[in-house]
Amino acid sequence: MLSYEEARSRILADIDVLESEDVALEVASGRTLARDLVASHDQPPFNASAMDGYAVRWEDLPGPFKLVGESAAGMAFGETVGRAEAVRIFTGAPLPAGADTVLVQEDCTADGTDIRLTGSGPAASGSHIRRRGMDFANADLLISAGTRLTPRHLALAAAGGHGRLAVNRPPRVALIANGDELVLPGTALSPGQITASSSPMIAASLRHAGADVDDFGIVADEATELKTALLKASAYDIVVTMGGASVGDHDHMHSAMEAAGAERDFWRVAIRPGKPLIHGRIGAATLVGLPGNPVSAYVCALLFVAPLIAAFQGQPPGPATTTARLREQLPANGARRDHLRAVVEGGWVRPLATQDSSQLAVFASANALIVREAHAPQAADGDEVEVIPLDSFPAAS
Ligand SMILES: Nc1nc2c(c(=O)[nH]1)N[C@H]1C(S)=C(S)[C@@H](COP(=O)(O)OP(=O)(O)OC[C@H]3O[C@@H](n4cnc5c(N)ncnc54)[C@H](O)[C@@H]3O)O[C@H]1N2
Ligand code: MOO
Repeated sequence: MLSYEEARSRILADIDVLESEDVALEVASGRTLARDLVASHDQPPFNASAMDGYAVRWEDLPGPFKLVGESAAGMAFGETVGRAEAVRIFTGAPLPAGADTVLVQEDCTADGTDIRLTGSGPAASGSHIRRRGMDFANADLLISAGTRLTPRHLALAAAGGHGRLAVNRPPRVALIANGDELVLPGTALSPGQITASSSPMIAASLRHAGADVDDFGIVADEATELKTALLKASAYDIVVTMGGASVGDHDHMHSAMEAAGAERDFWRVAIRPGKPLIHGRIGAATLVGLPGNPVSAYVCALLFVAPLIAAFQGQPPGPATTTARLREQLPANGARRDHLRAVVEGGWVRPLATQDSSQLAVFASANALIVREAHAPQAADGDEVEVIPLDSFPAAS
């Protein structure tokens, strides 16, 4: 059976970053910048007041001053401030010519046009002024290509003069749930039926990871239906199936994949949960067959599909890991890399008592996976272990 590392490197081999597209800032959060972004002007674009108060010449301090006009944000004072003159100024307003210092209004007393400094006054020439270009200068590199954009990057790009950004196209994922026993969430169950609970979880997870997901819904365990769905899905960048990955008599996934012309690269990885994982190609698409058990499907999506989506975007693959200290001892591990549902709190991690890969209540109460490498020796209470925080899906943000 393939090791975790070998499976990952085979899934991530030869993945090219997708072509770029231009999008409006409003929809660019979470996307990956395709090209370096440079500023198209200085920021701030002019010397501006950082406070509400009075613009004066430092050399005229301590005053008194004569009020000669006003500079408000968006409406500058058009003349030059002369000897012992003051201009009423507001936060963000352009500093008038001649002035070099702002007095904070709480430090001043105004009587008509007579302005007097009654408080402690500015510490130095230039006080309370945001210099032109203080944030960044024209032509400065604002954001490097390959950055996964956060809402803060959007503000920076906007301030730098950009309304649209070149980002890498997200991979399109076709998601197929397979099984005769499955019904859509919200449907009353007939005998023998089970809700396709993995669908909303995997679709949301892959969207968080940056993909554009089309949920094909449930496809019955029937050769022609499955083949037709797979052929339609092969026009996507990634095809993700759920269920039928194992060896049951009613698992038609493997034969349907073959009938649809898929080439299987590997089947089964030495991990727990998620052993029956399938990887291959169908048409130009990367094909990943997730196991049916929901926790197994999630763990495989986290370890293999989210990294694949990251690679299509030019992002580091993840998942991000950290360490925590064990609250209890763990036995030596067998030949499969294990991922134990666990709760991390204050730097300590406690594996949950139940590790069955079908149990969603216990899974939802976990916030981390403890990673146990294949053949890891027994771990003692207090030992440091590798942990994948679950809510870090996607890894690279
Ligand atoms: N003889 C063996 N039996 C099994 C093996 C094995 O190696 N030999 N592997 C076990 C492991 S490990 C897993 S994981 C499961 C995975 O099997 P399949 O991928 O074939 O999944 P199914 O049989 O279709 O379903 C398993 C289980 O999960 C439920 N399911 C399926 N799809 C969904 C969905 N979209 N949402 C929620 N639940 C789903 C399904 O009803 C079954 O209960 O096989 C073991 N067996
Ligand atoms: O690997 Mo299965 O995915 O153990 O439940």
